[in-house]
Amino acid sequence: MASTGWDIIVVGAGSAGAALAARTAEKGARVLLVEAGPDYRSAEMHEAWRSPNPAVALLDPQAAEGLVWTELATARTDRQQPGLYWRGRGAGGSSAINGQIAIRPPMADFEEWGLPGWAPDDVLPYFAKLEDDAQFGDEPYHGRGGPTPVWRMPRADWGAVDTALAQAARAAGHGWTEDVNAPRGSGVSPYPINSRDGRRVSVNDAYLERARDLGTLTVRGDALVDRVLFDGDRAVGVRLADGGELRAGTVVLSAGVIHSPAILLRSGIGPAARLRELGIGVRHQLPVGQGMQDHPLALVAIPLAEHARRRTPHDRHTNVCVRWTSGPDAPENDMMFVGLNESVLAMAAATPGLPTGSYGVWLNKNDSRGELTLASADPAADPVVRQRMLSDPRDLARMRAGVRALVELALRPETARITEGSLEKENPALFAALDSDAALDDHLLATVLDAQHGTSTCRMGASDAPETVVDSECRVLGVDGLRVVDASVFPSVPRANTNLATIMAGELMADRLA
Ligand SMILES: Cc1cc2nc3c(=O)[nH]c(=O)nc-3n(C[C@H](O)[C@H](O)[C@H](O)COP(=O)(O)OP(=O)(O)OC[C@H]3O[C@@H](n4cnc5c(N)ncnc54)[C@H](O)[C@@H]3O)c2cc1C
Repeated sequence: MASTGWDIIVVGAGSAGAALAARTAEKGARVLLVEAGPDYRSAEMHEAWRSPNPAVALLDPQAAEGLVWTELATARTDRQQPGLYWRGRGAGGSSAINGQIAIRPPMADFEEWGLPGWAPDDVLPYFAKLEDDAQFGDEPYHGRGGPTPVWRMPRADWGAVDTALAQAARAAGHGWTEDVNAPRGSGVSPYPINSRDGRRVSVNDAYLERARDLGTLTVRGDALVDRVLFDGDRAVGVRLADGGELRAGTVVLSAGVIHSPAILLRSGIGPAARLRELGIGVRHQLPVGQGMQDHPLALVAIPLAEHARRRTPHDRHTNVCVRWTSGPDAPENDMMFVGLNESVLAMAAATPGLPTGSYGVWLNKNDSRGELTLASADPAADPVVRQRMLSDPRDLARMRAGVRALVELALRPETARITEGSLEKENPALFAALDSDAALDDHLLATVLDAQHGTSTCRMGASDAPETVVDSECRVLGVDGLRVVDASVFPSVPRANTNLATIMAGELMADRLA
């Protein structure tokens, strides 16, 4: 049965979709937010998700039930078998299950995108609008009173790994930056956190909760969108997996890096040959699903001395990062070191409770790109994802140098103070490969992880560029009334964890839509 009466249908209640839906509803548009996972009020969130340590809930099957896409797998490199790729489901999307790290990309990312309406002067007001920054809110490029609280852990409360990483990196010559979210923030910094009183604030809490009483916003959970409905070349609504149809003047896909492209593909928008193989009629040929990026991540495990171990399961997993540049010819801030008081960043491989922390290094800037295709036209089947990380030799070379620099930090006296036992014994395969480029490449290709920062499967760009799926207004090329607004439109992965940039995109596009 067809339902009508909305101006905008937003598909996906995650970081971008919740911000976009709430803000457009505030401006008076009648908005229907359709979410595959459960809808729930802030007060109903399982308490485990409020923990400062995301592993507490992610590894608790009861808390995670329904809120994670459990069948979704990606192959990180062509050498690896597919493994679970974490994505959030339900009100709040991935913001409800993520690590609560609230870091902005440096403005160089937006300069490099070179897109009209996305220059630093365009995006900065929205980064400011989305936040309530406890420390730096009065700076002109920051904000106070916005929906997302941002703060930094006082140094006295850092974990032992945080302190050791900061000291080791400082001793190795990296500068100190109190505010990594300043427009050109670089160096050793406290990792900003989005929580209030130590409790997670997702976009469900920050945006949807207060917009639910407006009368203009309807949230419909447990509604899996199959495809977009068209009248000629104009999008007029969506069809649900159960056959229901919902109609509106504008359709916005905010289903995230994996599922926005999947919906486009099922709607006949994508690489024509592959669509035909699946029996899907081709509406418009576009490079949907091509170009995926994430941050390839390598870890060095650190066996922790008794005094350096976490005190409670809720200890924050990370409080420090080091954004740095790998060399004079490298792109600025192309690298990131992170410290983990407990080895949980690679959530899929997390082993909570072990007396082990880690240092990690990831490539903030990548040349490698992956691809996503449909396994079938069935909306319940997750796509096939090959991330192809480190497939570009330039990435492999920088990762090799990065992991060697990471091991040097781990061998410094500042780290030795928190270490008990042999680093080499804790990381035998890595140490065996360290001295040979070929062996290290093999090791990295076999073991590299992602940082759960997927982007760029529906790339935004110039209308005549071959890689473009949406223009700088987030409109899908070749059709009317259909936009994509989420992390999938980023032309490349930003030089930071991706949540704040994605919320920013929702805020910015709300002003352009309503
Ligand atoms: C485990 C984890 C840890 C992370 N940690 C951090 C961190 O600490 N800091 C940081 O900055 N970033 C982090 N990230 C990344 C960040 O959270 C994401 O980049 C961001 O939330 C993506 O927002 P989005 O709007 O693109 O998609 P999402 O927030 O994933 O939202 C997409 C929504 O669409 C829904 N959906 C999908 N398909 C359909 C369909 N067919 N029909 C209806 N609805 C659908 C999904 O259920 C989901 O709710 C993490 C991510 C994960 C998964």
